[in-house]
Amino acid sequence: MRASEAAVCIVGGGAMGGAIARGLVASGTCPASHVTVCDHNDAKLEALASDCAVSTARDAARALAASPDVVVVAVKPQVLSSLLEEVGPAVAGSLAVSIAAGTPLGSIEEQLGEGARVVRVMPNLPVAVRRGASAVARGLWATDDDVALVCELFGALGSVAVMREDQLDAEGAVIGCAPAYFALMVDALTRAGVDAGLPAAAARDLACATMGGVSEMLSDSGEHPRAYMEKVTSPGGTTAAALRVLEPALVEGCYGAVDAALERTRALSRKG
Ligand SMILES: NC(=O)C1=CN([C@@H]2O[C@H](COP(=O)(O)OP(=O)(O)OC[C@H]3O[C@@H](n4cnc5c(N)ncnc54)[C@H](O)[C@@H]3O)[C@@H](O)[C@H]2O)C=CC1
Ligand SMILES: O=C(O)[C@@H]1CCC=N1
Repeated sequence: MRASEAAVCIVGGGAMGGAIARGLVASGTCPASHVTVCDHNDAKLEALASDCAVSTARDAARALAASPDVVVVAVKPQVLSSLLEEVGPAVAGSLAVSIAAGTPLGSIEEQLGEGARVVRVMPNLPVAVRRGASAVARGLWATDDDVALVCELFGALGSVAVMREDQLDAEGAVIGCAPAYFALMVDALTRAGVDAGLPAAAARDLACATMGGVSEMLSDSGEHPRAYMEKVTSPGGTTAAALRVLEPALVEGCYGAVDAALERTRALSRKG
């Protein structure tokens, strides 16, 4: 089945579920009439209906009674199990796509029952503007066609890579969380800029523009980041002085951040 033909139900219309719905419709991958978003929160549903004309429902059980081809489960990991307890039988006939951090395929399959087709995806927030990055891991009973469909859906929202489930957890700790890491960098640079005498709005806008430009140059050229850094770093210049201070703190910070995110992923997984 092609993504354009699939009836997609997204359970949870929050930050990620909403971003996926908006991205799928804006990219023309799914007609709005094929997408339903369920959430208890009326304000989120109203915003989604007005932004991208998807159907909305307060009651997931009712929306799932229509037997959608794909159910994207986009609720917090802490409520996934109770949601599946409630609507599991209705999901079991569809291709279930879980984006929950740390909830293993095995525990979802166990709840849905033998033969349930489940795929785990770890996307990130820029799927909302179709410049996201998603890792995909296949469940025991998911077919090649299921994985191809999920790759088409999330490929319309940015880059996609298929990997093993244990790699997906690492990808989540690095790439799933990275939009927050990068936003923190913009915020930190803005604050340092203000401290150095720049207007806050200008510092923020210029930092954002630069982040976008660096991303485009690195992606287009495939150049190693360190080779790129050399082009900015004159011998005895200002960047060299800055990097001497920033590099050790940032490198240690990144290792520590990813370790902490992985530890939390494991804790969520044990709770599931
Ligand atoms: N926020 C992010 O950047 C990323 C989040 N994720 C995963 O996505 C999932 C959702 O996270 P967020 O969107 O950040 O959370 P969120 O809190 O923004 O959205 C979750 C939504 O689910 C709704 N909900 C809860 N129970 C429900 C039910 N029984 N029926 C219908 N709707 C229900 C809530 O009202 C809420 O709007 C999590 O499992 C998280 O691990 C994965 C990658 C990135
Ligand atoms: O913080 C979280 O739990 C989610 C998972 C990956 C990014 N955000």
